[in-house]
Amino acid sequence: MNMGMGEAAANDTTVRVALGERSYDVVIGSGLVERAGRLLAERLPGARVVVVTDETVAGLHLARLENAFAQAGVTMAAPAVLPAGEATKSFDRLREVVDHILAARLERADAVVALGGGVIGDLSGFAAGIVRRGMAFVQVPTSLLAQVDSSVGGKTGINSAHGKNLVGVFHQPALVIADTDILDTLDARQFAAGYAEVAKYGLIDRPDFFAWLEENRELVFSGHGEARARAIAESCRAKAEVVAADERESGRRALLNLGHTFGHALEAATGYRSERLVHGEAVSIGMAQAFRFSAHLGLCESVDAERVAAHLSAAGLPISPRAIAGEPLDADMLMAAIAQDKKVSHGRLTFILVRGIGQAFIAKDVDPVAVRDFLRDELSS
Ligand SMILES: NC(=O)c1ccc[n+]([C@@H]2O[C@H](COP(=O)([O-])OP(=O)(O)OC[C@H]3O[C@@H](n4cnc5c(N)ncnc54)[C@H](O)[C@@H]3O)[C@@H](O)[C@H]2O)c1
Ligand SMILES: O=C(O)C(=O)C[C@@H](O)[C@H](O)[C@H](O)COP(=O)(O)O
Ligand SMILES: [Zn+2]
Repeated sequence: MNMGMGEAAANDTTVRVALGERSYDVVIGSGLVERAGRLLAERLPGARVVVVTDETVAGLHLARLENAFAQAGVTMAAPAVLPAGEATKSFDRLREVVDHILAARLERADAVVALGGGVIGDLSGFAAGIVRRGMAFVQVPTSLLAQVDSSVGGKTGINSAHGKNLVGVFHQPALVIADTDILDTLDARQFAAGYAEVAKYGLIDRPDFFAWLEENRELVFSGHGEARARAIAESCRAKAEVVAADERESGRRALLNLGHTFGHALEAATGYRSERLVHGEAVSIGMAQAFRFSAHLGLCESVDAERVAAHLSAAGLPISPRAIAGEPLDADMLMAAIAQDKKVSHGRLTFILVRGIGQAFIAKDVDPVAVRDFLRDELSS
């Protein structure tokens, strides 16, 4: 049968994020960039688009996406191409993207299209959320991390010297197009970083998924067979379920922050310098720390913390803050960033802690002295 370019192919997986009138599909599959124009035009008929991307991704994939849009009759403004890396999630780059969209005279129903990893998705989603008080937004995630996590759920934003993701809005995309072939050009370090967020879903509340990852990690990394696509789809389903239940993180969504209180502090303390530490690596260290801290508090067995660390290490991920290259980190500096965490309430710290693998829970009013002492030990031993 001759399949129309906009129709879902038989082996695509579509995950629905159920949010009433703001519901949308995450389409996962092979060859989707070539079908992106039709997929977009079906959801947003008549919309003009501006693609926001980074220099690395532009060199590899922008022409193919533009071609797909042209073939589907989607009108494009000139793309905004930004430097790659975490430092791009800044006020200066936000202003640049906002001005670019306005100069192109895109209207509210026109679409900002993020072609890139989580940095481009978070930044351009924020711009889409504030220009004309909210424009349409489409994610074409190109990193593993963006396909399994950042493109889904509508958290957008930028970093501040005070802490990670401290400025932003919730702004859901209208569509997510995750072409699994695009991961073939991702380097090993970035693939491993994305894998940390995949493992996170198992560690939060899917112990069977974590056990499956322990068995299938090498296949997920090699891309042979179905394992990689299955891991991406399972991750998107896990995230979509949580987002649908608690879009704005009034409760359960905070579980998706497992490893992030420590991890975000590490990113802030290293100045958001991707050459030292990228988000997925920070999350890996943070999750290993959340398990060690939980074991230290007597909440979980040390053997679980060791199992998690062994799995993340085998995936090529760091599991200790001492693994971060460059000048040594300081516990007080990390505590200053932790005090700015968005989960802080009435000045009290909230952490995602664990009773075991797949048994994460929200711990409120965690003793800051215990955290600081734990961090001092972690940085010195
Ligand atoms: N909004 C959310 O829910 C959410 C969730 C998780 C992470 N995040 C954010 O996402 C960011 C991290 O995302 P990331 O890991 O994708 O980082 P990133 O966007 O910096 O991408 C990683 C690197 O890979 C390159 N790259 C991306 N796709 C490529 C491809 N197909 N081929 C070759 N190179 C490619 C990029 O140019 C970049 O250098 C962080 O800022 C983090 O805070 C947000
Ligand atoms: O979507 C969420 O909710 C998450 O917590 C996913 C995280 O992986 C992601 O890094 C997110 O940006 C962190 O959110 P924040 O609110 O702690 O900035
Ligand atoms: Zn994350």
